[in-house]
Amino acid sequence: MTLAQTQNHTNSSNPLLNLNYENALESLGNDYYDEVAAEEFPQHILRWRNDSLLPSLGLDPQVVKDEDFIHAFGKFQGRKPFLALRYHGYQFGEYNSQLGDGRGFLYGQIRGTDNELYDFGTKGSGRTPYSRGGDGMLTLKGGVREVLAAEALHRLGVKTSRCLSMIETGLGLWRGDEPSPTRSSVMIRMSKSHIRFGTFERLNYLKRPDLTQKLLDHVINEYYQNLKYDDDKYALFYAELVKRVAELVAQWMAAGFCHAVLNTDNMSITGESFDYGPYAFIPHYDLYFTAAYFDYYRRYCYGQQPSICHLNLELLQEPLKAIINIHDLQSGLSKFAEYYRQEYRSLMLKKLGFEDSLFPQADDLLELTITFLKDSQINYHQFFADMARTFSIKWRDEPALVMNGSDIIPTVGASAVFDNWCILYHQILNNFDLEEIEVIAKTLHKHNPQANLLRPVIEDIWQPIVDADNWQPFYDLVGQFQ
Ligand SMILES: Nc1ncnc2c1ncn2[C@@H]1O[C@H](COP(=O)(O)OP(=O)(O)OP(=O)(O)O)[C@@H](O)[C@H]1O
Ligand SMILES: [Mg+2]
Repeated sequence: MTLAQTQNHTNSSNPLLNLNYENALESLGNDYYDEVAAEEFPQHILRWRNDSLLPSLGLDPQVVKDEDFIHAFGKFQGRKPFLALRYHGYQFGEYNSQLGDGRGFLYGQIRGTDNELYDFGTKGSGRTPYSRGGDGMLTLKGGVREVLAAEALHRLGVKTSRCLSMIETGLGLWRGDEPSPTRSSVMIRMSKSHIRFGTFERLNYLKRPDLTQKLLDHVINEYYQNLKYDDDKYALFYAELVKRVAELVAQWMAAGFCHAVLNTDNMSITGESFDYGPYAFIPHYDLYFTAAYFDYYRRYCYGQQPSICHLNLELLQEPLKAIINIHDLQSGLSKFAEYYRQEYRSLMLKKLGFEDSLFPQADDLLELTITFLKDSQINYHQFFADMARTFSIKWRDEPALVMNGSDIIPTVGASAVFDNWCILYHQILNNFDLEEIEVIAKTLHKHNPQANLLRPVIEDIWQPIVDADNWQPFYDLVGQFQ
């Protein structure tokens, strides 16, 4: 594109700017945010546009040009106000009252074709009153990692925010955990809401039950719409949030995902997963696997995620107590473990091929699978991917044929547990008819993608970007999750 074309590009012809933006959060008043300006970047190279999301906004990907993304989501022309949202949070157990959007803002809110309200939020768009010592920026690798995590988790059935675009912005950033200077990016994240547990914690800290009430009403009206006319809506809201969060953690656990920074400012009030910083997928089943190098005490390790989310829900009771009866809050939280157990069981059985988990040996199979994964330390993702890839009706003939053709089973060696697992799986299959076996094959493929996002896989797509600005491996990998 020439410079003249750039200047001629008018906002009115940009479908991304012509969306019907709503001001739901802005209309709550300026106790909840600060109006901020976006950084002016030296360069704008569109590296990622998530065309799969556009139809859900009522947009045809064919009519949205790359320049439209750049003007709206890189140059930030044609829209305002931009709102840096205020929040606090418990970070690694310590209350922090100095938080808020330090490198992002709420760009706008859009009603999707499903009639739900969605946020467009930025990450890496410059300094705000909450940046503290930070530069307000996002590294290019950080952007690449967040795009990948969101798409992979979405593919794995996790309720997650998605990235709508990522634009390289031409700055050199200094970071302790990347060779520096390192390249920069700005991302647009589409999510159910950027209201966090910490948004409520701040209002409690300020002793403003009136603002808590107003925000809670807004949350229920927009994100718990089925409850808004119920006399008991506040108690029911918390009970529903507990359910959503318990199910979300179960989704992470089944996906083999370790979020790494489960501070209360990274917990969405809608129960959706977001903020993919130092996350990692587990290489093998290990409850102590810890993703963030700075998590010295393994506070947010893989196996701690359910109890940490339970704790975060308990901490949220403090601000909610201003509105909701403590007995209702306690009763809501008491169901967490059961919701978690049910969802985890159901998701793992789906990974094992069974949409319907009512068959008699289901719990034995689940238990034996976990024992095998733990004892063998086999690649967690590859195991399920190989199940899907090698599945055959012949597995009904004899146990020795189960997982025949898998690349990784021979490398872990024969074991009594694996032999027992094959025998059990073979027996179970013999209780299903041909039609049901076809459903099992489909279920295995649906829940177990062939690609995974282990750290070496991410490094393998990052290196060509560093060495030769070659983005093809990145696009190929994201494509496998879409
Ligand atoms: N480079 C930075 N400059 C300024 N503030 C930052 C920077 N990195 C993080 N912060 C702020 O530090 C806090 C904790 O960061 P955290 O990594 O959890 O969130 P984030 O990744 O920046 O954003 P989000 O939670 O919206 O995904 C947030 O308030 C964030 O805005
Ligand atoms: Mg965060």
